[in-house]
Amino acid sequence: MTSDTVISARDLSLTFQTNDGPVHALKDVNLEVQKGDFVSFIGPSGCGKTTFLRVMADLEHPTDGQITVNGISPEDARKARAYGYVFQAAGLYPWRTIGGNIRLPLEIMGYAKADQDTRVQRVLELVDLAGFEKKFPWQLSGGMQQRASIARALAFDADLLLMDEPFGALDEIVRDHLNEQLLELWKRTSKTICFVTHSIPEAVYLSTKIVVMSPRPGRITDVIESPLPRDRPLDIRDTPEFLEVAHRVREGLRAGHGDAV
Ligand SMILES: Nc1ncnc2c1ncn2[C@@H]1O[C@H](COP(=O)(O)OP(=O)(O)OP(=O)(O)O)[C@@H](O)[C@H]1O
Repeated sequence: MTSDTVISARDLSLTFQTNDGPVHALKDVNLEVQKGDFVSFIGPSGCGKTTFLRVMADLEHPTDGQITVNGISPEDARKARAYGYVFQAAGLYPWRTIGGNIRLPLEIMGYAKADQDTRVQRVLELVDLAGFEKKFPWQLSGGMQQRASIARALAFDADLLLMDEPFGALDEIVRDHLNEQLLELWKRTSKTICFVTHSIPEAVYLSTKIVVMSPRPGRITDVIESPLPRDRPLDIRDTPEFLEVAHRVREGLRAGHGDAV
């Protein structure tokens, strides 16, 4: 572990006790995420991707092993507002404007009104939604709503962004566009991003590191350091280098499961 280590998981396990017996959502997971990494977690349903992200966010607690976030416990990291969390659904309050939704965590955290205004404007620009502050969520497309939820997660300047399949419900063209924008945002802000996805092309396009997982018990079967450059136009997806990484991810998924994702 170095001073640039953002996530460090050592022999991390989490077992849920259910009426049907124990569910081994995570088993002996070891992983290091460095500052500025874009890490995707990919694997079939039930392999523990969401659980792992929730452990980082202190929303679930490991039953064994250790994990640190910025060198401290997830609980301390949560209290220090170390991360922003983006959920599968945008989860915007329909009775609040876009600006009001982004402002909400800032209000809760007690930021001064003028500071709130500046931050809302800045993150709206970052996600290309300048001018939409006074609209209500239902007046925006699904992709715009998801961008607003990213803006909300960015509003308090956390260096770590935890994203749980944020674009899963969107059509492919919108998704391509958001992937490009997210990559731009990541390059501009040097955030560390942990990103859950079911899509091999999405994982390969976005990531510096791809974590392949398999279920029952949930574990890591491969960690792929991407050889692709950080500058990635969408058509990089047609290059042999891209296809080779995609192939390795697919092989990893097959080895761990046998079924398609
Ligand atoms: N609160 C809970 N109580 C009991 N079991 C749970 C709980 N949360 C998750 N699980 C189980 O833990 C396992 C891992 O779930 P998790 O949601 O992390 O998987 P996932 O890889 O994110 O799946 P998906 O891709 O479908 O979102 C699953 O078998 C799931 O049923």
